[in-house]
Amino acid sequence: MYKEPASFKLDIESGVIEDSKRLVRRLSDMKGYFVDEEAWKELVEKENPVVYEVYAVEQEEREGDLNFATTILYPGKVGKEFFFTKGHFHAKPDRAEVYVALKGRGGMLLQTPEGEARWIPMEPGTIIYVPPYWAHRTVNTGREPFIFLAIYPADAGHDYGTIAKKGFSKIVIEEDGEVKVINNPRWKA
Ligand SMILES: O=C(CO)[C@@H](O)[C@H](O)[C@H](O)COP(=O)(O)O
Ligand SMILES: [Fe+2]
Repeated sequence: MYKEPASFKLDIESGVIEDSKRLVRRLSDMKGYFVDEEAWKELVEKENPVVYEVYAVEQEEREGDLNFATTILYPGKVGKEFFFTKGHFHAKPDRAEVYVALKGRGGMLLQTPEGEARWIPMEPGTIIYVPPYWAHRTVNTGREPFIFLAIYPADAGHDYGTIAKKGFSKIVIEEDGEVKVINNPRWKA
């Protein structure tokens, strides 16, 4: 009736959690996500890099229980746009989440269902509270892997559909050697 308490080993340098479930997202898995589709196609054909890896420890989808996962988001760009995670609402949209940045540099785009966006920079030690109802995507704005831990309700689930179709209302680019958060030219409210 009681679950057995458990501990896990996180390698802070690599972001890998031992005995977890590994998921790999390559650039080819992200068709339609980046603004510059020509640059996306070229890079997919050239090297199809791994954009991010996730190491997750997940329970059955039950209210009250918790999952956690590290993400290793690699440095890179498609055109001017920095590499990012797909981004999602939770399938149960009122489920919140906590992110803890461990290594590298980046940030989080958050967005309401109405398309109002926020950008929060992240560096090692940054803790982000993702409130209920906000979609979230992380972006690597640095030159080394950006690694963070996320803790989320076991019954949160993922709803990728809306973001896959519409994206975020803001994008994060490098221009004149600077990180800029600008309006997404393809955004339709
Ligand atoms: O927010 C969560 C879980 O709710 C993170 O563990 C992400 O799942 C991970 O950073 C990959 O990003 P996505 O591909 O899921 O957007
Ligand atoms: Fe999430």
